[in-house]
Amino acid sequence: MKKQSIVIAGGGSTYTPGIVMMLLDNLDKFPIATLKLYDNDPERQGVLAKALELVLKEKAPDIAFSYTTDPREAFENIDFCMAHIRTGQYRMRELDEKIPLKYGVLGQETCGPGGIAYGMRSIGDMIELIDYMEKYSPNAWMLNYSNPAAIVAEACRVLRPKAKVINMCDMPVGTLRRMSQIIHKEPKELTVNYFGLNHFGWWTSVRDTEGHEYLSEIREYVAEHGYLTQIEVDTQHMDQSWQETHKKAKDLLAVAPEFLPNTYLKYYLYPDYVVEHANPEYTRANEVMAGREKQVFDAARKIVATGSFREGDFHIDNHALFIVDLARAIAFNTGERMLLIVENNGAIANFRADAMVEVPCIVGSSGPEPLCQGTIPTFHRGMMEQQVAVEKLIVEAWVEGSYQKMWQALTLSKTVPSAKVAKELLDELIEVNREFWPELH
Ligand SMILES: NC(=O)c1ccc[n+]([C@@H]2O[C@H](COP(=O)([O-])OP(=O)(O)OC[C@H]3O[C@@H](n4cnc5c(N)ncnc54)[C@H](O)[C@@H]3O)[C@@H](O)[C@H]2O)c1
Ligand SMILES: O=P(O)(O)OC[C@H]1O[C@H](O[C@H]2[C@H](O)[C@@H](O)[C@@H](O)O[C@@H]2CO)[C@H](O)[C@@H](O)[C@@H]1O
Ligand SMILES: [Mn+2]
Repeated sequence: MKKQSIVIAGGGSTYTPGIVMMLLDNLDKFPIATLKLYDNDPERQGVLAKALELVLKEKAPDIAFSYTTDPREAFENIDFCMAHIRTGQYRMRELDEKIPLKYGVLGQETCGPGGIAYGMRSIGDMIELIDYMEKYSPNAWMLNYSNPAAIVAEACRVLRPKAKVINMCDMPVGTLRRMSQIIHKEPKELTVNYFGLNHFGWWTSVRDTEGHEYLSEIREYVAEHGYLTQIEVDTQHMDQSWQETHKKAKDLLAVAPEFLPNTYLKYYLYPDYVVEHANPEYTRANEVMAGREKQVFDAARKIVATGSFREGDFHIDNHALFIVDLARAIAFNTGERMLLIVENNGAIANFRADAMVEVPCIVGSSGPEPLCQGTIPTFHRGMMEQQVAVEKLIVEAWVEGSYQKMWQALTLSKTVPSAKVAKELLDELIEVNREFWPELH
């Protein structure tokens, strides 16, 4: 097996240690020659990198490990870029979440006006990363988690259509893990059908290795409990706000009971409920800064201060497993079936061909091959038509510097009540995002 060379872009991400630990756990299936971290914030990355340097010295001294803010050093001689950057960091996420609430609109990382603002920030930085990769390692693949993945994926389709970039989301594998708990199976024993946009989709089938269909059984459970399970399935997402989101899935199912909903649909189907239950002074960004960010960075500082590492200092989960499985599928042509964000081109038969959709794909060394999901019902299609138009308008607005299209995108979002509110929101979002957005005219 050829040893792989990897750069993690967004080296200072709270998810970097988990991915590195997962890579170390999989060296027999995915051997590594070089591992680099790349970030544009040297202090933030440095804290995690110094700790990971110690971990690697102890657990895998043969891997050449380095960290840098220099694009050439980072992107030269790599097979994969695993990207998870956050343009504007948590400071801007907090504004994305709090500004809409001032107008009675929900504030969320990837949905509604917050997601739209974040999308406008992410596009330029993501295109820059792709260009570095194509310049310094033209044969490499980028596996991208950076959000908002739906808007980033559409920007890649429009601006870099030939680039070897795969946009991905861990939500479906996270929820599948919960489903597997409900029916007492292992996630890897289950095969699903699914259609939608990123953070906006439905499972139409969940089968085991013998072909037994569990959709009805899971639906019965979700109708009562949502995806809330008794077992701790994901230590990073046991916060109260996530528990409520998993529980709320029962109300999503009530609206369209034939398929199992992605939990993010709560922002589109129950925006009033989300606003009523929000605390405008303390949003998810605050919860993450006080929770995951603090835990990960405290653990890193402790490792560096004591010079020693204990198993469990950094934890690994299905988020890390999913990206490592994807890299293995490409490097070693495993043909694994995975949900990825790809251009529709008929995979959802009665939906526009040029939409970036999330569907099951078979992944091998030439990338993902989408599996046809057939036709979808009017309700789901109507919702998706509206949301995909929002995502397309944002990318058009970014490319053209169009104020009008941004206003249209916000107006069209199911989370925003009127063109008037959309305009007020847009004007404030422009003010706080001047450093990151293209100028709109
Ligand atoms: N697709 C998914 O399902 C999924 C799942 C989890 C996280 N994410 C995304 O992963 C990203 C990281 O999340 P986090 O909570 O760990 O954020 P974080 O702020 O801890 O980490 C992001 C890092 O990216 C760096 N960065 C910002 N702009 C950069 C640039 N242009 N070049 C290089 N580095 C840059 C920041 O300095 C920071 O260190 C976010 O975009 C988040 O939404 C996606
Ligand atoms: O609010 P955050 O920063 O804690 O998380 C936001 C991300 O949430 C999703 O990913 C979750 C997933 O839903 C859960 O099941 C588990 O696997 O952890 C994931 C995060 O690691 C979502 O898919 C991401 O796009 C969000 O960024
Ligand atoms: Mn996601």
